[in-house]
Order: sequence, then structure tokens, then C-alpha cells
Amino acid sequence: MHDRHHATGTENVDERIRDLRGRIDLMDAELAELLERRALVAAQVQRLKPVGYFAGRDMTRERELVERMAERAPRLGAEHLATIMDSVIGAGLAVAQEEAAGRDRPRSGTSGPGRRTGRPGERP
Ligand SMILES: C=C(O[C@@H]1C=C(C(=O)O)C=C[C@H]1O)C(=O)O
Repeated sequence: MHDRHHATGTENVDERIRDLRGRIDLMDAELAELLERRALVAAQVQRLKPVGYFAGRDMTRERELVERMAERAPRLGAEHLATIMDSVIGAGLAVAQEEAAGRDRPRSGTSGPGRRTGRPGERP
């Protein structure tokens, strides 16, 4: 009797963990897509700023966006969100910088043709 209850209880816990992990997996998929979209938009800002990438990091803007997020995520709060967003923003800047370095790297044996032209109005 006691053993049977215990077994049933364990089954329920396993099932509940599986369900909850399924929900986490779905949210992670959404998060990944959001992070990818965010990094693309942040890279666009980098290209427009007079000083972009890590050199143009704007800590006031970052603090403000963290404070706004904390209103929607009170459990995490500004301190944890600051840690999370520091990584998110840092990763976005790193990817944008790598991409820019790739754009600016001269193609072997060419001084013009072969190098991608970039968008109109884009800084060289
Ligand atoms: C995108 C910008 O550049 C940097 C990246 C930010 C971001 O990813 O949200 C915010 C501020 C800057 O450190 C910006 O200035 O808005």
C-alpha cells in the first residue's frame, strides 16, 4: 500500500517534470528566435552609430532597458536582468563586429571587385 503510493507519486513527479521541461523547451525556442532577431536589429544600430561595436557601448541606454524589463520581470529584477542583458548585448556586439571585420577584410588578390559593396549609405 505504502509502496504503491510511493510508485504512483514518483510517476506523477516524472510526468510533471517532463511536462514542465516541454514548456521550457518551447520557451527556449521562442527565446532563441527573439535573441536572433534582437542581434540583427542591434547590428543595424551599430552600423549607423558614429562609433559602433564595443567602443560605442552605451551603458546609460543599457541600464534604462534593464530597468524597463524589470517592470515586466519582477521575479528576476534589475540585478539579474543586468547580468543576462550584459551577455545578450555582448554577444550581439561580438557577432556584429565579426561580421564587420569579415566585410572589411580584403578578398585575396583583389582591390575592388570581389569585395562586397555594402549597402548605400553604409560606412566603409
Ligand atoms: C544597439 C546599441 O548599441 C549597444 C547595444 C545595445 C543593445 O544591444 O541593446 C544597447 C546599447 C549599446 O551598448 C544602441 O546604442 O542602441
